[in-house]
Amino acid sequence: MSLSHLLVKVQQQDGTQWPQSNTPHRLQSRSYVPPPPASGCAAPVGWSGGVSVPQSVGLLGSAHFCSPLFPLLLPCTTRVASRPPARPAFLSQRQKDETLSQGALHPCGINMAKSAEVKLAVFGKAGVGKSALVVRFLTKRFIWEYDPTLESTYRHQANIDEEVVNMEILDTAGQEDMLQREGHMRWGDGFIIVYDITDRVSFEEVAPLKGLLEEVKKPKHVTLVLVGNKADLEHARQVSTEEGERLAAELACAFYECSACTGEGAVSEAFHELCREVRRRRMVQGKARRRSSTTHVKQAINKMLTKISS
Ligand SMILES: Nc1nc2c(ncn2[C@@H]2O[C@H](COP(=O)(O)OP(=O)(O)OP(=O)(O)O)[C@@H](O)[C@H]2O)c(=O)[nH]1
Repeated sequence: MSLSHLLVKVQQQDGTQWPQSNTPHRLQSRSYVPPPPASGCAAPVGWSGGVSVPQSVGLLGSAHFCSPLFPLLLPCTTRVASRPPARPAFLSQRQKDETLSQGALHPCGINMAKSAEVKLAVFGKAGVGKSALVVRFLTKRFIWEYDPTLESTYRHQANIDEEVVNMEILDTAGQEDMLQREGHMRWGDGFIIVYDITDRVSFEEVAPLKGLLEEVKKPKHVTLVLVGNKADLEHARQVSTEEGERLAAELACAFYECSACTGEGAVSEAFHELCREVRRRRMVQGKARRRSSTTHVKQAINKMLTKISS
């Protein structure tokens, strides 16, 4: 999904539309020709239009109230501008004070003091369905039509393996320039690379993206999940499941084939697994750091003892 000046259509589960009263400005949208929808992805009967997100209203501060996705993203998800605020939105002053003094309290009532922060960035060729996947994960709904993404960031809180995880999810633009891309790669803790199973070129772009990630994150290990999207378009498939699995094995990452459209193939699991992997890696790195500082202390003590005894 794109930023504020994009035309967005959301297929709500109940088939209703967002009220037009939410759409003070109708905006010009660049043309985008979506792939032919599979039968499972047909628009609901009576579906006739979408809502526009007004560009004139910025997305910083309280502007997320204007997003058509805003009601969908409550209570645990907030949409923010290109850089997320330091604290989650929707806090009252009292809550803000408590957050500052105790490091606790999320609008969902979950204690944030014991929660982990994970920054996830989604990459892939333009049109592979990055935004659709993010929105499917956050809202369990599917976006039908929109323009190419500029860049969107979402905050989302989830309970993964009985631990609270605060995610910041960056939906990157398929057409971003190299400078932006490298910046986003530096920003992220974990990455989802998406390709479209009906578009071989998008699959061929995965390995170079991983290569760039490794260059940018050097010497850190790149925490990654590979997703083959649009699994509902079996009739137009250009990349087999086996090829996806082989590539994931080469890249040493988890692999999911799924459809943002129908929801098949564990979209949420891909995001959750990435969070788990980020946390595992942090634990390993933390232990390694502790081990190396213990080794330093031991070496210093040994040196002192040698000096004293000589
Ligand atoms: N049939 C089908 N269509 C999909 C699926 N996911 C996305 N699409 C469609 O593919 C088109 C592109 O989806 P986006 O989510 O905008 O792709 P993107 O990767 O974010 O594109 P950029 O913002 O240009 O980088 C849209 O028309 C979507 O409706 C899917 O799982 N199945």
